[in-house]
Amino acid sequence: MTIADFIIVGAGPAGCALAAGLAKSKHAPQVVLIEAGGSDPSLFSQIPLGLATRVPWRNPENYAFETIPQPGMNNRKGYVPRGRGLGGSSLINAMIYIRGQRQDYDHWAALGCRGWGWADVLPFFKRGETNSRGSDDHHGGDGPLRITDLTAPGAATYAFLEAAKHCGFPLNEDFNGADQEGVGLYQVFQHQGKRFNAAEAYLGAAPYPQNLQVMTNIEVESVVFEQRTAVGVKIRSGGKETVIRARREVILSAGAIGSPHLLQLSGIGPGDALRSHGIDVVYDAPDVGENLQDHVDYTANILSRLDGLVGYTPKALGNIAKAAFEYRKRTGLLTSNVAEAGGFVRSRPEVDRPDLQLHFCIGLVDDHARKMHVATGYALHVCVLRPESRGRVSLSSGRAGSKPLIDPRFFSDERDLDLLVRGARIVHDIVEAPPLAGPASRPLYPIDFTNETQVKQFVREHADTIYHPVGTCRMGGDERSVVDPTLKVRGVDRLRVADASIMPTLISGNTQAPSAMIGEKAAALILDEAV
Ligand SMILES: Cc1cc2nc3c(=O)[nH]c(=O)nc-3n(C[C@H](O)[C@H](O)[C@H](O)COP(=O)(O)OP(=O)(O)OC[C@H]3O[C@@H](n4cnc5c(N)ncnc54)[C@H](O)[C@@H]3O)c2cc1C
Repeated sequence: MTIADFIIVGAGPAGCALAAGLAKSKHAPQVVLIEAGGSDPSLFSQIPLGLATRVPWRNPENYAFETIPQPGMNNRKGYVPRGRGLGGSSLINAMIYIRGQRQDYDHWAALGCRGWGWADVLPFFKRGETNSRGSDDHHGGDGPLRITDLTAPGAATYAFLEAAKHCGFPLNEDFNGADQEGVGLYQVFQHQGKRFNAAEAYLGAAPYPQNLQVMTNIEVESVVFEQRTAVGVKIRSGGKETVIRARREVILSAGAIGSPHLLQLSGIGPGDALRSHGIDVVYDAPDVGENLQDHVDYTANILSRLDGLVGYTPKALGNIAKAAFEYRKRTGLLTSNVAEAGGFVRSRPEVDRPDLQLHFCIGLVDDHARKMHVATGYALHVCVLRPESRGRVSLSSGRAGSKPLIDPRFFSDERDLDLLVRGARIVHDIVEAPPLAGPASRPLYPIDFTNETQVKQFVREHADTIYHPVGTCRMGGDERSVVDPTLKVRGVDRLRVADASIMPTLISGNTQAPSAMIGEKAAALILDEAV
């Protein structure tokens, strides 16, 4: 039986940041980090453009969950890719580095999350980062996460920026600087033309420090309690059940889907629902799994022959083959993160800050690129930055290893649909503007934008997530919240959650950097108590 001071479950950006923060501290506690997936990223994960092969389908690095049928999306099931392995979703994500807006965090503080306002979290963002542009008031210069500009953005990406400018959107060279608003190229989690996943950033290569044990290909089945005190976790290894014990704490960093699922399987969640699956209730916590929020997204897919686009044509596939030679110098098309540019825009002039985000992708992304076309083209995405709809992650069964039920309840609040329809109109204006528009450019699915009913219907029929679920183990100052502002799970002892699931509300942007920040801050909170 293994015994450690701290057991961390899940090695995504949050879990890796937390494990490193604890293990490398001067107290040097014994830390065990347990990850369901493998230790070595595949070549498709390391080569940035390889994400086009990792995201659309189930593979060892992608759980590829789906949602239950969504009434707001004409009863379609949504797709929920989630990363698996050391690095978590940073193994398969689009590498875009965004922190969100300062108001997002000040809102958390106003909701009762003391210590989580912008002034509190900014130092953690800065110290997490080494930006290739150097350090300044907004950026760090010697943190574990390597942030760079893209090596070789394509011509089509610049055409998008021109078209957006033509529509009146200002250029922004730094979305994580003084102001988020505008359009521009994204900075990415890359180093020397390769994806720089969170495990590389925080843990480095094995061998790890002697006080950090990293266990891979092991799924934690449940947290083990003595009365209401978490004393360890149950795993299955080689068909045998084993308990790993924690002297100090167990911390769940299994992500916005994994953490609430594991809590429920361990007896913490809505009592009646747990009992109906044969689970003994340790603590009746009705909000576990509730409050699921995600960036609901609409995609305009445009067939186009602009330079720099990828697709399934002989010429485009030939370009990828050529790019393999260039990649030996760590440049060219293979270093693309697909979503090379984008921006943060207001749906209407009277809103006080951007409420929509754009992602410009250098290939068609029809149904998460699961529908393939013999053509080249691009995809211009728009998503609702601060959705009003709230969903849930719940149990499909009480069996360890069973899949969770994921119900984002997209468009259950009609305001999200109205906002996304406004976004679709903005996207339509941009693709119709020069130099994107042209004779060789046409929508894959034409719609009549003068017909509001048709636009709404189209959005319902095609919208889905852009992969940022959060909120299912909500942090708050109120008694119903799942964790308190020190990330301790209410109602039990020696158990915390530290990952994207604790966000009370979704931040305005991509969620990897904020998740890593949560892991770093969790380490600081735990170490503060150790002194
Ligand atoms: C396709 C895609 C594209 C994205 N693009 C971007 C982007 O460009 N920029 C950005 O900022 N964000 C992006 N994101 C979101 C970002 O990657 C996530 O928000 C972030 O990784 C969340 O970190 P986390 O630590 O909370 O959880 P995760 O990264 O989800 O990690 C959780 C880990 O826990 C493990 N785990 C779960 N259950 C168990 C268990 N029972 N036992 C052991 N281990 C377990 C999982 O295998 C996984 O490795 C994207 C996500 C996806 C899926």
